[in-house]
Amino acid sequence: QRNGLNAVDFSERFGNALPSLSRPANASRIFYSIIFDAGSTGTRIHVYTFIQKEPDGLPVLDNEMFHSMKPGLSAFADIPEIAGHTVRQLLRVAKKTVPPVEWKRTPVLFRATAGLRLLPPAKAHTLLEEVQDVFDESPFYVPADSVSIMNGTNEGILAWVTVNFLTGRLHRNTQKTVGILDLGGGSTQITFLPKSRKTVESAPADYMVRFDMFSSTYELYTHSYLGNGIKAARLSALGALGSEGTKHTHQHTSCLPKKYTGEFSFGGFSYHVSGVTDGVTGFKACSQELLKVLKGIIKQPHELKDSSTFYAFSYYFDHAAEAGLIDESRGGAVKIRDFKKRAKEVCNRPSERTRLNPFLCMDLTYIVCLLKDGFGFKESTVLQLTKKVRNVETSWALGAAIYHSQKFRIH
Ligand SMILES: Nc1ccn([C@@H]2O[C@H](COP(=O)(O)OP(=O)(O)O)[C@@H](O)[C@H]2O)c(=O)n1
Repeated sequence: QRNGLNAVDFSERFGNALPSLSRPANASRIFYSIIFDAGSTGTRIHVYTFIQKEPDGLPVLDNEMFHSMKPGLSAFADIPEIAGHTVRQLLRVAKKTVPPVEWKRTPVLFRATAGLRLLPPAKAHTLLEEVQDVFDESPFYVPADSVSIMNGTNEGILAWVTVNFLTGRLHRNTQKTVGILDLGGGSTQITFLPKSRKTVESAPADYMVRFDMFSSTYELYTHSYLGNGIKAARLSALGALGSEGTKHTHQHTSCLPKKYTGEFSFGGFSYHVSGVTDGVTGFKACSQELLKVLKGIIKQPHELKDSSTFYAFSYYFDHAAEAGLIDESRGGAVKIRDFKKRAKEVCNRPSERTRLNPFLCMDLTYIVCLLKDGFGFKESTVLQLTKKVRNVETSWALGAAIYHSQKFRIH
């Protein structure tokens, strides 16, 4: 630890340097990186092709191949062979993308997030062992600690690296970076570079992380809230957390239309839910239910000024697109006020409620509560909603590939 700042535990540090192939001096070098993102709602593979122009400089990302499968691996907690099968199928994408001559020097890395963090450790461990077996049989380079559960701090930092890399902000030696907001099924992350001393001083010690990368030092504010992803929050609000496997539990919520009865699944379990038949429904009642889930949990960073730019992705993006706030293919800028206005329309207008996904009222309301009452953003804050930047997925996975390739130094 230095200056009271926490060290990042990049325990997923890779093994030794890759075996190098002989090549002419000064030639640009192409290399590949395979990253598995085992999220709570799906498993994804990213195969990146990089060009290293200068030995110590930032690599240039040439291409990304991406493929995903649902549900997430935690749904296979009791049938781990299926988890192995999922990973084996996704590895086919890597074999098609990386030329065979490069296979044995191309690292393959698997990181699980909230889905496995929320499982009993023994079950998570069995799933990881299954994945390790598949990797060991594969023709790729399997570094030490290739398969693990990533901690939330690294998840937040690496997503920040991805977005700032893709928007060209790491290429210049500048401290002008953008913050990120990631909303998964099980957890949610916030990461940004504080501008005000007060933010740093008032942040809980383990929310401040300092690291060097490409000759710049960054002191980031980052935190991952486990259990505050949008699906986990649904369960908390419904009082269903901990009722996994109890077949006959049936929850009611003012966030669903009165006459609605249905179910949704998360982490391999199905939950039966209905609207309240003889109570109040709508935005106000729904937000009161959801605020209980956030109360006393989410910390408000001292500065979340209007001027600061945040990129928001994952479920922020998906639900904004579903609500018609942004174009699905292009994304766009949305004010928190717009999310709120749309949440009210979706929750309170009977015509909208019948036309749209019955859960959209609950999901949009959760987003508004999380951003405003949770993190303390102003309604006038503009979020850049992005699924891809220059045709590359905004996900922590690219940050992990860059981290690996450069092995930037972490204090
Ligand atoms: N490459 C990716 C990865 C996740 N996502 C989105 O991220 C959300 C779920 O994140 P997740 O399953 O990784 O959840 P956590 O494990 O982070 O809680 C979904 O909306 C996915 O569509 C995406 O859009 N692109």
